[in-house]
Amino acid sequence: MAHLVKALRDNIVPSWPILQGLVAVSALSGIIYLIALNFSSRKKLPPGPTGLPILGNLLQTLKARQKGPAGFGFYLGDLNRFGEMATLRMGAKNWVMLNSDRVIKEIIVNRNKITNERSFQPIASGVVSRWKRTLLRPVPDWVEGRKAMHHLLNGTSVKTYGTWQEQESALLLGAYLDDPSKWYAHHYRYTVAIAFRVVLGATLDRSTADLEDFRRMTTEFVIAIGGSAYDYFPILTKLPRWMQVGRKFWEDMGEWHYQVLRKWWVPFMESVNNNSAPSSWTRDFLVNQSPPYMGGVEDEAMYLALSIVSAGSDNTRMVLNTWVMSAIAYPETFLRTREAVEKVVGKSPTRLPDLADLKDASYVCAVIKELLRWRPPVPVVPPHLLTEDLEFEGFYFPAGTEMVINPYGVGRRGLKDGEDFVPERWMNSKETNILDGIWDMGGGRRVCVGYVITQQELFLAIARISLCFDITPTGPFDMYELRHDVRSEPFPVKMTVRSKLHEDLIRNEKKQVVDEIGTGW
Ligand code: HEM
Repeated sequence: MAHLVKALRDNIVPSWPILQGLVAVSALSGIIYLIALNFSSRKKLPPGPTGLPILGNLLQTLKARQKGPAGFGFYLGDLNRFGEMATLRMGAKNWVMLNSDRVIKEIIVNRNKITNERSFQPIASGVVSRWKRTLLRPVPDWVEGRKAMHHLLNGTSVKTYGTWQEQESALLLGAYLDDPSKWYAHHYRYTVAIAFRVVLGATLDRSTADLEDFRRMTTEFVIAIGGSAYDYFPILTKLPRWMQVGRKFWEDMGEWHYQVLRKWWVPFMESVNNNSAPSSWTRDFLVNQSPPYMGGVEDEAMYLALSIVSAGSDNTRMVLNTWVMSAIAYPETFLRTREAVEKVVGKSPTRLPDLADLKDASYVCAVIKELLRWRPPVPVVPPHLLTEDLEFEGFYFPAGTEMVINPYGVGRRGLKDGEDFVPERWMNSKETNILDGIWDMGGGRRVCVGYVITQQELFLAIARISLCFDITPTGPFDMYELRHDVRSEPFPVKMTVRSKLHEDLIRNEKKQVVDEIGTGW
């Protein structure tokens, strides 16, 4: 098994969980009664694709998931043919895929009291996350952390973070200048540096190897969500341990994640204990508050703080890489983005765009929304579990049904040109509202806490890079092959600074930042 875990770490192998699921599921006939359960409820649920006995649509969905934006995106978008809602029978669970803005508002937002619970996932939430990752926690364990996060990411503090984001984006441009071939790695350092500073108050001082481990941990966690047969048939976890085929794989993963988190957390706690840690939400609120967060259990604070860093860095990094793909696939759109920025800062710029320009350069905001629509970084929002029976528009959803926001479905609904990258479709005076018409960041009480930060950091990176650099492909590429899980360059791109003027501007800005914060990257 160890070599399989290593194989996964070295070169993420998404098919392994499926194989493991097949073995476990085919070994167990005792779950037949679940089929009857599903068939009886299915009659009252919205229609959906035909599935297999026992497994329902599980295999076809997981197979599609392996295929990335081309396969999974198409599969999820195609669910629109069943209407605004489509049912997928995922083993013992029923997923109702929400394919339109309207039904998401009705079910997830307007009925949030009964749709904010999480599905029981003994592997992704339990074994891999020790029941402590906020994203998947059941409501009783989740509420305290959610309240705490509001202190971190409320309106006033987000303004402070804007200054840090401007500083880090100047360092990002500097890294583009110094080592353009590592553009994708710079994206990740940029997004982690921001989340790290927001959460732990310090500038990022981690090695490339540490960053790589952290990124892999996040990627593995994302794969674990909905990646294990046990999460679709939780009853299997009641079997004797020796019968739980493949469980060790997830246990090893959970243990490794814990070790990665400790490696990031221990130096922070040492700095708290020797009074050298700068003021931060984690130091002042999670660790030193009275009464202490979660009774002072250190792992609670560690998982909450570093879950925010993990959630806050990986999705935004993926969006930045997707933007680079859009720049080479749609060069004329890239140039329009640059024009929108130059309208604000001038063609011979004397300054970089900053957050005060967000409204004036609102085309960049439309680009961000289109990126989220075109290639949702979270193709399936973790299911929101219904806690009471619900009758809605002629359908009957029993408690326990899982309501799933389908960003691909919403983003392609009713569009003939849904596969094209067209930011103009968002220029409707609401383009600066990142949540309007976009459901990538979920909704209701579980909505992503980091959406303002997300918009700000994407705005700064996109506006500044498009102003200062040309982006050209250096080989063949496929606009569906984003390869978010690889360590090397995901697709062949050359970044070239546009002129000496742009280079001087960047060097100047970078120097100012380094003088201000005493460090750079
Ligand atoms: C493109 C960027 C991002 C995407 C697509 C994204 C997506 C999501 C989604 C889908 C959820 C679950 C929502 C639901 O269940 O309805 C979520 C939750 C969360 N996000 Fe984000 N996110 C992004 C950026 C960020 C950033 C920048 C941060 C923090 C700095 C962040 C922190 C979190 C946290 C902590 C949660 C869990 C909230 C909770 O447990 O209540 N995310 N995000």
